[in-house]
Amino acid sequence: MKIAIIGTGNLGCSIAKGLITTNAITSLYLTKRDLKSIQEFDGYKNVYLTSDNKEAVSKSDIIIFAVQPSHLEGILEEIASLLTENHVLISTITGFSIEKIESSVGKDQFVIRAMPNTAIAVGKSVTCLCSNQKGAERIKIAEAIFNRLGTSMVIPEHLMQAATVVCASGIAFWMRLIRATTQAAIQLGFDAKEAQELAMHTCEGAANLLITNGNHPEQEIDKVTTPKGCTIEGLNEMEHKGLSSSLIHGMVASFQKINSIKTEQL
Ligand SMILES: NC(=O)C1=CN([C@@H]2O[C@H](COP(=O)(O)OP(=O)(O)OC[C@H]3O[C@@H](n4cnc5c(N)ncnc54)[C@H](O)[C@@H]3O)[C@@H](O)[C@H]2O)C=CC1
Ligand SMILES: O=C(O)[C@@H]1CCC=N1
Repeated sequence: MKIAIIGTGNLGCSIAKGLITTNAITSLYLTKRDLKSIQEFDGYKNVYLTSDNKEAVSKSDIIIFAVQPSHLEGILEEIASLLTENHVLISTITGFSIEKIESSVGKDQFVIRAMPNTAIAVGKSVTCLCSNQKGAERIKIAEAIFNRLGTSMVIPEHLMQAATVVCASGIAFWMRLIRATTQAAIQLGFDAKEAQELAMHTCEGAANLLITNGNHPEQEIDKVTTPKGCTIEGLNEMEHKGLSSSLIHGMVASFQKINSIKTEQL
C-alpha cells in the first residue's frame, strides 16, 4: 500500500510507527511543515519525509489526514486538483464532517473518517470508521489497515464525536487511572518502578479477561469480591467518593467540548 500521512504530529507519528513496525507499507510519505521533529523516521526503507503535501499525495493512494481541524480545509484545497479516482482519503480529524470534506473534494472521492488512538503505535488501537456513500466501496481497505494496527469498528457518522471521547481521549483517561493506582501502590510499599509495572499489567489483565471471556465487568468483579473482604471494602469506598460518577461526568464534559468546538470553529 502506498500511504501518505499529512501532518505527522502526535497521532501521525503513532500511525507511522504502527505502519512501519507491522510492515504494512509499499511506500510511506510523512509530511510536516518543519521536518526536524520527525527525523526518527529518516532512513527507514520506503519511508519519505517531505513538507510538500502535493508530492506526498501524487505518490500515494491512501491519504491519511492527521492535522489540527483548523488546517484541514486549506490542505484539502491545496491538494484537491491532484486527486484521482484511485485515492482513498482517510481523515482522523475530530469534528470535521464528511459533508465538509466533500465540500472541498466533491462527492466522487472515496472519503473515510477514522478515529484511532495513540495505541496505534504499538498495534493496539481501537479505531472507529465511517464513510461517505462512495467510500463504502473502500471501507474494507480501511478496516484491513486498522485491523493490522489493532481492531476496528464501523459506526454511523453521528457517533464519531462519542468515539473520539471513548477511544481517542480514552487513552488519556486510562493513563490517569493507571497513574492513580501506581501512586496508591507506592503508598502501600512498592517502589515507583514496581508500582507502575503492577498497575499496568493488572489493567491489561482486567481488559483481557473481558476481551477473552466476553463477560460483563460485574461478572469478573463477583469472582474477586470475597464477602466481607478487602476488595468490596475498597470498591464501595471508591464509589462513595464518586469514582464511576466522576468518570461519566468527565467523559460527558469531553463530549460537550467537542460539540462546542465544532460549532464555534469549523
Ligand atoms: N492525538 C490524538 O490522540 C488524536 C488526535 N486526533 C486528531 O488528529 C489530528 C491531529 O492531532 P495531533 O496529532 O494530536 O496534533 P498535532 O498538532 O500533534 O499534529 C498535527 C501536525 O500537523 C502538522 N501540520 C500543520 N499544518 C500542516 C500542513 N499544512 N502540512 C503538513 N503538516 C501540517 C503540524 O506541524 C503538526 O505536527 C487532530 O485533528 C485530532 O483531533 C484523533 C484521534 C486521536
Ligand atoms: O484532545 C483532543 O481534542 C484530541 C481529540 C482526541 C484526542 N486528542
